[in-house]
Amino acid sequence: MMNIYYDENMPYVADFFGGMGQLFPFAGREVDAEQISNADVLLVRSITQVNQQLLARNPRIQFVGTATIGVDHIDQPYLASKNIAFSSAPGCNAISVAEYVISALVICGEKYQRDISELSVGIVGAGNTGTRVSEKLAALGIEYKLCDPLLERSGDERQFHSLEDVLACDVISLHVPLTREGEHATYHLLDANKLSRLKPEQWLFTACRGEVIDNNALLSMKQQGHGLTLVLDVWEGEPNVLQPLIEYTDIATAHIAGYSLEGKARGTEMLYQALCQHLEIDPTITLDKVLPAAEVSEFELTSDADSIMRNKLIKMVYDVRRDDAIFRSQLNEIGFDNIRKTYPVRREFSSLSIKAGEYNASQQLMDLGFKLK
Ligand SMILES: NC(=O)c1ccc[n+]([C@@H]2O[C@H](COP(=O)([O-])OP(=O)(O)OC[C@H]3O[C@@H](n4cnc5c(N)ncnc54)[C@H](O)[C@@H]3O)[C@@H](O)[C@H]2O)c1
Ligand SMILES: O=C(O)[C@H](O)[C@H](O)COP(=O)(O)O
Repeated sequence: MMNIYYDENMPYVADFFGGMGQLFPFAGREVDAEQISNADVLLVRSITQVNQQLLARNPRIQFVGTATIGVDHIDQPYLASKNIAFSSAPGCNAISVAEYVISALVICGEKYQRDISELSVGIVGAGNTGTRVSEKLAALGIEYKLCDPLLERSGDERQFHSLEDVLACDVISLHVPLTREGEHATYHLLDANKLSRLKPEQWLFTACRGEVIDNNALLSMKQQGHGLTLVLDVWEGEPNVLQPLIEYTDIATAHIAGYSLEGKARGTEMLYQALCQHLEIDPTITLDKVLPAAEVSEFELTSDADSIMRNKLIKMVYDVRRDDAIFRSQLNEIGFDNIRKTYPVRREFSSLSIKAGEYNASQQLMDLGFKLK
């Protein structure tokens, strides 16, 4: 029987992996080489550094999986050198990240009384999350520009723009991985110099990795009175946040943009499928058998769905102000990791079916991800 060690914050592990071996949960930030020395399979989240040091005492490990999109916590060359199979969960929580961005856009639009359909959005990084954001922006009729030199070079046929052009949009949304080497390294992509070129009326959103923005440079710019609107889900040096920066943000959250229940559960499901493939067995469990119905799963229109109704529906499923309030009130009480650990259930737009009857539900709602009944 295999020993499967998994991060305690990974949902539905018993449902997916229960039949494949003995299950042992661990705390992602505290786990050490001794604790996992007899693991055959190791399933982690982004807070566990998987490297030679962690695996040093384990002679039998054959599979490492991370239920995340980001892989900057994994020493992949080391795993390859030891012939240890590896899988991440590309795209698992991309819809969740996109819905975070859309909710934040609606909230900032209401706060500053801006018609969001008149804004331009610059998306830096046009992979899974950036693409999902662009699809939802297109549904809202919002103009967007993509910057992704790597995809552009690889022959992706979408229209791409320079970083400079994209950073000049009304709203900037960052969706790059954290990389520290190479021509397109993203560590401090927004450094003091690039930040200083932003205009006070721009909005800057980030839900990728904290280190992509130089947080100290951002803080000193805000302390000097720069008006930039800030939506920060990720922070340099998590779980230690540069606390003075929080008061300058419009929305601040604890790295939960990808934390819809569907997003987290998809991560577990993708690792289950990858392990099945590694073991050459057929997967038998699917997400639809595991996910519960949403608390509110149906909404009946009693008038045509206009933009006011659309915004109400977006906020009904996910209002990012809830997570902002939790962050501001709980950070010093329970800490960054515990906010994430105790994250309340959040569902994706697709969990809500709109019953339109004689009214016009509009294609826009469907394109945003809601279901039409
Ligand atoms: N906050 C959260 O909860 C959350 C959730 C999911 C992902 N993430 C983070 O977001 C990152 C992006 O996720 P994804 O699913 O879109 O990843 P992805 O790999 O699908 O896409 C990232 C894209 O960024 C591009 N890129 C790399 N360097 C670039 C640069 N210098 N300039 C412009 N583009 C560049 C790549 O070519 C790629 O297309 C992940 O690596 C992860 O770190 C955070
Ligand atoms: O990379 C990702 O997929 C996201 O950042 C994800 O939300 C990380 O979540 P964690 O593993 O830290 O719980």
